[in-house]
Amino acid sequence: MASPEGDAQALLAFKAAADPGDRLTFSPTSDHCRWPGVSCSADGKVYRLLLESAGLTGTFPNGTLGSLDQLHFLSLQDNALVGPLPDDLSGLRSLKALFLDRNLFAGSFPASLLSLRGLRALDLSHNRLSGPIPAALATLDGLIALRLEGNRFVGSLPAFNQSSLKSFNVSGNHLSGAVPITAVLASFDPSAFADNPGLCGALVRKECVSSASFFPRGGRSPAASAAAPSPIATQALLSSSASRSRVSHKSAVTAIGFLIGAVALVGIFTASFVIRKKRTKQQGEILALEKNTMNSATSISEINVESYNEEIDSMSNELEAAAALAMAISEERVKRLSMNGCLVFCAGEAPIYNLEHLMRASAEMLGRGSLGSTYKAVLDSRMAVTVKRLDKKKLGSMAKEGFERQMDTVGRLRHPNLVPLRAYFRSNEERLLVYDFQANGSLYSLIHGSRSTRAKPLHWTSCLKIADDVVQGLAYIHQSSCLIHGNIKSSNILLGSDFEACLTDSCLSFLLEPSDNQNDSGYRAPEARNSLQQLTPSSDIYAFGVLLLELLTGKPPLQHPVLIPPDLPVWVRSVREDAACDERLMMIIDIAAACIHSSPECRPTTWQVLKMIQEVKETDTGDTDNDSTFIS
Ligand SMILES: Nc1ncnc2c1ncn2[C@@H]1O[C@H](COP(=O)(O)OP(=O)(O)OP(=O)(O)O)[C@@H](O)[C@H]1O
Repeated sequence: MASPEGDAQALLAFKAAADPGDRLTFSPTSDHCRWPGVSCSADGKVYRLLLESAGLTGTFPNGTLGSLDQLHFLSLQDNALVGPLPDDLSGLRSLKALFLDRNLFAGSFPASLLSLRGLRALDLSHNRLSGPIPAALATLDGLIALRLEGNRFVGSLPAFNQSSLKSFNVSGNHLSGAVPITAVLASFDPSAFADNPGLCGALVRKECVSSASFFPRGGRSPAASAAAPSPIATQALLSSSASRSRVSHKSAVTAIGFLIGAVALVGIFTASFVIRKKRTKQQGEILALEKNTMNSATSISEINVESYNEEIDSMSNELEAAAALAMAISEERVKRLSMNGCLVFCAGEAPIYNLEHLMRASAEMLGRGSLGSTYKAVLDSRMAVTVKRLDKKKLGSMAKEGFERQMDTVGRLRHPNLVPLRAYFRSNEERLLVYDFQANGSLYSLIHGSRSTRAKPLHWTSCLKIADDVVQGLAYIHQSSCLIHGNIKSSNILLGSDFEACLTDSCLSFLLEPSDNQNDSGYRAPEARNSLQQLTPSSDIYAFGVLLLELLTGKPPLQHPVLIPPDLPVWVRSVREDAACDERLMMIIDIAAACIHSSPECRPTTWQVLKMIQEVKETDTGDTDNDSTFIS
């Protein structure tokens, strides 16, 4: 075992290679345990090394940190380190969490990592790593988080099936072939595999095309078998799913629901819809049913999140710290932050937690957006909140100057169809926004689903209910506060506890540089595509019109054809595949057409849209059975 002096030498060797800019103040004459980012155990051995966003621009070669045998946590996240990763990491035998993401590392996956059987969290995302993802990675039992997205990995995806795995992403690589069908991989959203043009199979909703066919014409090709789970694969999936110790009976039932396939699901959905409909016509229930039945994979992952939280509870402090590290904010930084800023609760609400509680919460990344990363954080009190960590590099000058003033205004917004901003934090190095966590997920996942089961658009009455909710929230923003939402899209509409649609990320566009034109999602009004200064209530209405079409067709905006208004109903009805022409459906299409007018002056105002939607709701076609004929 290396001595404490050996650890100091290792740190100095690392600094010599990684820090040509001399940013790290590691002085050989002082105690290495007091060097910035270094934490030691009582015997002077390095226990934790957190050098995130430290301006490191050199390399991470062999003969540096690999000898730190008591190192539990290593984070070099968000630097500009180049070159290959060292291949002597097997010496890090105590390592639990390794975060090397957002650097410029190249070369292949370091094989020496595969011997670290205690590893719980590995994040190599957003580098330039290439070559295959080693199959042995799938044998690292106990791995909780594996993030490899945004690299150049090639070849096939190993059959990950560790029941411990709760956070997983290989998107944005060059992987190819069928995604193996395992219970664990099936529990992740397809976005975890996205942007790998060569990947195919049921889990990514893309049929595998095989050049060589071993089956006669008309029979099922091996590739087709990969795309649709075979009875054997299904059986295996079910039994392995059932064996996942912490997954409840409820989740097994949900998993079975997922596996019986789209056709059966539609049948079940139709039957249960009709039964339910006899009981009540409550739109919230219809939505709940749509979500629970059609979007079963989301339910699985939600249940996994619950079991993850239970697991986290029962784990050692080390693992809780690893989860906190997933929020990429180190303890040292928490201390620094607490000294430099405080958490401000909005709308005069009493503080019920503080920054330290928030930073120590077990965290799970929900996604990365235009302003930064968003996390679900579960506090010690079991309360779940959503924390948006703003990325300094993406913020414009207003984010620096008018931040508090603007956030106070936004934080005062309270409406049943808005996700409330509960608190915000600002210091020189961090800006955080805290919202209520919405456990029923986003409209994006409701519409586009997590599985091939979401093959058809939502029932149009659900579309109407959602549109009504969204426009009510929007009217409140536009009227009472003279603000604009600025980023209406399906991932920014979340489903509340009664499946009411709630707008989130309201009024945050001021945080971006006015010239930011990165948003090419299809929701941005033509006049605002090159300058955020052109965002107005009318550009919100444009985005709302695009959203209406997304709701009605189930197609993401970038797949909407450019059509003149008379052709819109033809397209919508062709996509919906419902031959019947309900007057109210046509009225909704008309509203969408008016909202997406290229000229802002010709679009209806928010109040007009609100009124039109009410009119649709009040229109009585006299066709009482109509709803069930439109079930999708
Ligand atoms: N309060 C919340 N509760 C539950 N999920 C949320 C909450 N806020 C955001 N999400 C989800 O987290 C994910 C990431 O959100 P984020 O806002 O960072 O990115 P985005 O919505 O994709 O893009 P943008 O930054 O442009 O809004 C999205 O899928 C979003 O639906």
